[in-house]
Amino acid sequence: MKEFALVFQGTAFTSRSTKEIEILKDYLFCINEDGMIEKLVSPESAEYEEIIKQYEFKDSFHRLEKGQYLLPGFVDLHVHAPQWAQSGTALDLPLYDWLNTYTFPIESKFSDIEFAEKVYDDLVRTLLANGTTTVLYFATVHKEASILLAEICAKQGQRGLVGKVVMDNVDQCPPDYRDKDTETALKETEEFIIAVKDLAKSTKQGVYPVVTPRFIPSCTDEALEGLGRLAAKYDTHIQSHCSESDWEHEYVIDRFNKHDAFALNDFGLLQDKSIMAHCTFLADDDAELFAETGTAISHCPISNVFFSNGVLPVAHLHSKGVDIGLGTDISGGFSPSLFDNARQAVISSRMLEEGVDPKLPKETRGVPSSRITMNEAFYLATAGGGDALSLPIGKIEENFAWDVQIIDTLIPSAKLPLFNERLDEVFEKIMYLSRPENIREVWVQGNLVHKRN
Ligand SMILES: O=c1[nH]c(=O)c2nc[nH]c2[nH]1
Ligand SMILES: [Zn+2]
Repeated sequence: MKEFALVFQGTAFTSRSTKEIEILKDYLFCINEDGMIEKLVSPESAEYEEIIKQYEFKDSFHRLEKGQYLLPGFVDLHVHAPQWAQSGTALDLPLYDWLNTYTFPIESKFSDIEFAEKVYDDLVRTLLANGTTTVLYFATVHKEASILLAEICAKQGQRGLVGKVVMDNVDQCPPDYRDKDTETALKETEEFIIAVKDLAKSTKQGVYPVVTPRFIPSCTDEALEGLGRLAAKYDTHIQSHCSESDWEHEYVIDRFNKHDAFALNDFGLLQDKSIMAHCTFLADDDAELFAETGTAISHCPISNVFFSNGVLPVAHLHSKGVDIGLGTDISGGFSPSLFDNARQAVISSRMLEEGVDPKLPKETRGVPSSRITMNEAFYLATAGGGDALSLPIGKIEENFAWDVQIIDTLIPSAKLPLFNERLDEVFEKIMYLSRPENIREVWVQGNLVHKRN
C-alpha cells in the first residue's frame, strides 16, 4: 500500500452544500506528501482496520482524543493587516471620517518596516490561533512592507493572499498616505506581483499576490485600468471594496453615473478570481453581473454594523448565484475570529428578516426569507471562501488541502456544555460556543502551524 505522510482518525464536520453539513464519523483521513487529502476512509471500508494496523505506532498517525473534532480551517476573505494595530478602537465615526481620522494615519506608519514586522507577525499568529488558515489581506501602499507581510505568512505557514494597496487619487487620499503618482503605483504593483510569485516557490501552502485598488474613490481611472491589465497579465486575484456604504455608493454614482459593479467591470476588475468586500448596496443587476463574471463577495457582518448602513442579504444573493465568503474586516470589524463573524452573520440575518423597529406594523418591519442558519454561516467561513478564491480549500474532502482545526470541547478552561447530544448538535454548539482556547491544533497543507497545550 502507498505510504501516506499523515493519517488522522476522528470525526469531522464539513459543508456538503450551502445549507447542509456532512458528518464524517470516526473516519480515517489520509494525507499525501503535498499536504493534500488523498483518501477518506469510512469505518465500514474493508481497508479501515488494515490502515490503522499499518500506521497506529508511527509518528504520522494522529488519533483525536475524546471530545475532539475536526473542522476545515477558516478562510478569511477580508483583513486590513495594518489595521490590527487599531483593532477594538476607533469605531465611533462613519466610513469617510473613520478613514481620514484614524485609518489613513495608522496605515501611513507602515513605511516603518520594523513597526510593520511587529504588527504583521502578531496578526498572522493571532489569526492562525483563531483557526484561520487562509487570509485575503490588504496591506498598505508601501511595497516593502507589503512584501514583508507575504514573507511572514510564508514563514508562519499561513496561506496568505496579499495586496499592495493602490491609492493614487489626490482628491481623495491624504498627501502623506498615497502612491507617489499613477505610474509609480502601477510599476510598484507589478514589482510586488513578481516578488510574491517568486516567494511562493519556496512555500508548500502558497502565497499569492493580489491586485488591490483600495476602492473606486481612492483610485484614478488610469490606475483602475492599469490594474485590470496587470491582473490579466499575471492571472492574479483582485480585491477591492464595492457598494459598501451610502457615502461610497453615492460617490461612484456621481463620478460614473453607474454602480460600483459596472464601473469595476468596465476596468476589467470583475472576474472569476475577484473578491469584493461588503457589497451591501448591490442592486439585482449588479448581483447578476457578479454571478456572470464569477465575482465573489466577502461578507463582513461585524464591520457592516459599524460602517455599511445596512445588512447584506446573504440568502437573496445566494439565490441569485453569487459566491459569498466571510471576512473579519479587521479593523472595521473588531474581532479576529471567524467564529464571532459566523455568529454575527446569523444574528444580522435574523434582524434583517424580523426588522428592528417594533413600533412599525409587523408586515412592514423586515425582509422576508432573509435568515440564514449556522450551517450556512459555517459554509461562508469555509467552503464559500474556498470557492470565492478558486482554491481547493475549505472542505474536508479528497483532493482538498489538509487545512484543519482540531476543536477540543473538553478542555477545563473552556469546556462546552455537552451532555450526550447528537453529532449535528455538537457541531452547532462548537459553532456558537467555541472560544480560541478550544482550538487545540491548526494545520495548513499538512503542516502543524499552531498548537495550544
Ligand atoms: O471597511 C472598510 N475599511 C477600509 O479600510 C476601507 N477602505 C475603503 N473602504 C473601506 N472599508
Ligand atoms: Zn475593508
